[in-house]
Amino acid sequence: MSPRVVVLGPPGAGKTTVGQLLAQRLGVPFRDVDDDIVARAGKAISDIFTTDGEPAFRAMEEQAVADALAEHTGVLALGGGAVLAEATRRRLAGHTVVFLNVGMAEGVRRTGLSTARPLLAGVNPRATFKALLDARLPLYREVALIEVSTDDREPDQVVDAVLAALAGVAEQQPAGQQPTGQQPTGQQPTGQRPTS
Ligand SMILES: Nc1ncnc2c1ncn2[C@@H]1O[C@H](COP(=O)(O)OP(=O)(O)O)[C@@H](O)[C@H]1O
Ligand SMILES: O=C(O)C1=C[C@@H](OP(=O)(O)O)[C@@H](O)[C@H](O)C1
Ligand SMILES: [Mg+2]
Repeated sequence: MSPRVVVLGPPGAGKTTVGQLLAQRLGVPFRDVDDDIVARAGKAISDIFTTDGEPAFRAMEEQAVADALAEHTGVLALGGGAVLAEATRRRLAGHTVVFLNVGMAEGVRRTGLSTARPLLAGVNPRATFKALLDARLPLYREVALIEVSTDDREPDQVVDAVLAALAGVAEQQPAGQQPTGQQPTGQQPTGQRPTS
């Protein structure tokens, strides 16, 4: 079994928000790996970072992503840093991966009021966000089938853009390799595809 769609991208891109809406529109369950980690650890992500450290969080995250990829058949949202693990990027090959992108200004605006993201809690969130984008954009693009910009779209409009982009990819693929089906798609990464 395989998730229908895996959603990834930087913090504030709307993975959790849009992932839920996308699941509703597709009529499938939604799962967020961050929630799995919190449930397993029995504490908030910010507490995991503080008491156990980022490497321990990343190890939990890699295992939680592997389990969710094996178990979940609906829409699966990953945390923004999940792609840092090479093993996770390998596991994502063949899945229908949607990269929700957000620029620095809008990403900082969307995450600014929350204390839930320990990586962005420092003195200069703009610089931190910029460094995070520089390091991760190539990784998101390496594993994604489609890339959708969220900066100037409401969550519902992002869902529309995702569904349109997936339909466009499906048209280009032979029957049996549909990107919103349950089978791996064998797709090319977004680096070779137009963005929406
Ligand atoms: N397209 C959007 N336009 C405006 N606000 C958004 C959009 N997507 C998400 N948000 C808001 O940004 C914040 C972070 O969204 P969230 O779904 O938690 O992002 P992620 O899971 O990617 O970190 C939330 O307050 C959410 O309501
Ligand atoms: O970007 C990151 O490294 C992180 C993003 C968070 O998830 P969201 O991307 O859903 O905010 C969460 O997994 C953790 O705080 C680490
Ligand atoms: Mg999230």
